Amino acid sequence: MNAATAGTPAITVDALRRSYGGRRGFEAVRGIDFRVDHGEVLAVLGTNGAGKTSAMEVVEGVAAPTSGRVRVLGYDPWADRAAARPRMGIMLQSGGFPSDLTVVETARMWAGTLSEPRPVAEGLEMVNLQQRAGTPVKQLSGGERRRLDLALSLLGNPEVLLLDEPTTGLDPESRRNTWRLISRLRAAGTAIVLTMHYLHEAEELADRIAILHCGAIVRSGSVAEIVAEHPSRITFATPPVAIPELAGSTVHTSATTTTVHTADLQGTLTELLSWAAERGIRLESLRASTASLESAFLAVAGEEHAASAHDTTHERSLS
Ligand SMILES: Nc1ncnc2c1ncn2[C@@H]1O[C@H](COP(=O)(O)OP(=O)(O)OP(=O)(O)O)[C@@H](O)[C@H]1O
Repeated sequence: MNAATAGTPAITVDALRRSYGGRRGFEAVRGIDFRVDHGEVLAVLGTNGAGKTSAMEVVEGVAAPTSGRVRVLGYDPWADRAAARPRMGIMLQSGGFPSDLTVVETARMWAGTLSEPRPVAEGLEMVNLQQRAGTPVKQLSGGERRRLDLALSLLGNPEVLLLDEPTTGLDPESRRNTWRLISRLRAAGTAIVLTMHYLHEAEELADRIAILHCGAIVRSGSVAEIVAEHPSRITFATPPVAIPELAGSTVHTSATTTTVHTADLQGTLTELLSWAAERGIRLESLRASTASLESAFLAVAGEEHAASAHDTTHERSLS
């Protein structure tokens, strides 16, 4: 961070829209807003085709927005690419560098395009590839290539780091090393945006999460904030008698399973179990679970699905 950037957000995205095939074409990004501060990690999650890549390409400066405003370190990454790009590190899903070169040759070639690169050896060490420096890139495993991609994105000492699925294909140890590296970079003030599919990883790494669905951000905030918006769940095999009203809960009953959603798991469970005990009813296959990022994500991803399933389940709002 330098004096000019201190106190300003590293990335701001306001009302970003992106369409393919002109304004009347397909709108992949439908008016999204987010900001990332220095020393902060934002994870962008989404279903396949949600618009993550389409949005990130605008932040990277490789595509123009159809409308809206994006600033990276105060610059328009598309119009002021020459100013913004040297201070950004970008790791795409596939690096696409010539594979006849060795690891160290590739890193040197990349460093040669940068104005103030960190030493190549240091970059390779950051991702534990120093032992593979003399190996031709084409002989690297998929995970090693991924780590080389990451090393290249770090060679320019970026203030803003954009990583597209950085741990895909990595073994558990390399994955943990990458997590530690991301944490160190964050602590050093780097603003980091991760796009990813692994929810567990997003929970581990990100300060904030944005869930993208059909081109819009449908949930955002810390994991705790996102989870708090989602109810806990109780399920059991549907008993032969009607379920009573449970305060503040929603009950879905199918022929086989009853599902109760509630914001007060303990209160609702107590009420339900007292009701069952008084009548001598045994609730078979009883399960209670608090909301998690995964259930919040699945709820978003499954909303359309759930809407169409309403025909086959009986829903009662019992608040
Ligand atoms: N060049 C293109 N022309 C037309 N439509 C496109 C183009 N690129 C992407 N799309 C469409 O835009 C939507 C968003 O795609 P995008 O690649 O941004 O999603 P994503 O969230 O990155 O998906 P994934 O997780 O599968 O990588 C999809 O419906 C996709 O088919």
